[in-house]
Amino acid sequence: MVFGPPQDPILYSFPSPNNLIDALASFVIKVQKDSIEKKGRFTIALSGGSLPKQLNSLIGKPGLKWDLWHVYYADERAVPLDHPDSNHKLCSDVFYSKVPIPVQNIHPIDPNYLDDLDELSDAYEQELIREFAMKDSARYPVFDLILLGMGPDGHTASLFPGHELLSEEDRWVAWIDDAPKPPPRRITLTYLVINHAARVAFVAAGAEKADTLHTVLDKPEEGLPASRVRPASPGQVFWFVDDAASSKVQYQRAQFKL
Ligand SMILES: O=C(O)[C@H](O)[C@@H](O)[C@H](O)[C@H](O)COP(=O)(O)O
Repeated sequence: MVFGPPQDPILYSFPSPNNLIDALASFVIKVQKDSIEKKGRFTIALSGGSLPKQLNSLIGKPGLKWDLWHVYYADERAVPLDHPDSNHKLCSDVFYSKVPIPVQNIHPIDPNYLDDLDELSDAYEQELIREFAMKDSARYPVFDLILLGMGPDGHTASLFPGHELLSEEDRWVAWIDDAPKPPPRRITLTYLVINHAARVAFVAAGAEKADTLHTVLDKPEEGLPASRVRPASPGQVFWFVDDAASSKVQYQRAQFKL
């Protein structure tokens, strides 16, 4: 694939969190359909925080080919898979337990390496190599869709403001042991992966996100981690937000259509 300069983000703002969640579901279904038509499978990376619950509206919708989903994590906390802080546990509880994604298509971290973050992130990178380098013969993993949240400091995945991981240029998966959001030990996809995705969709709702969203979209030159998500063309970043979160944003809103 030939990559070009990034395109501007597309911002969708909805009157209520429920409208947002419904639109997100339609978007995911459409992306899934297009990906399966093109390549016979759908690769998606999920985040933690409030995001997994937003996928609830997919449950029971027609047109979903769950057996062709291949699910990874944009970031994960270095804790056992059944620990309350685990993103995998959260996704299992609120999402996988309700939809028939084959268990072998869900890719959690390897809990054998929890004591050694270097090995933990290397092992996860190997998972990506198996999915992408071996099946697509690609130089970078090209996720069909990466779903991200945004923290109040502008972090996304486990890429935090001012952290050296923001300039990681070699690894697809990196680790951090001093994350300001607990728990401190985590692994994360790096920009090398995020910025080669076919589509990245941020989901952010609530007035407490308003100041940060304004900075991320209207002042990208400040370089907050969420602003640095700029997938190389033909990749595209989308923002799915509610009007409370976008209340201070001047950036142009787009009409949501599929
Ligand atoms: O596992 C994590 O901690 C995340 O992946 C993190 O990047 C999260 O997405 C944001 O902090 C937003 O969290 P909320 O959606 O809960 O605001």
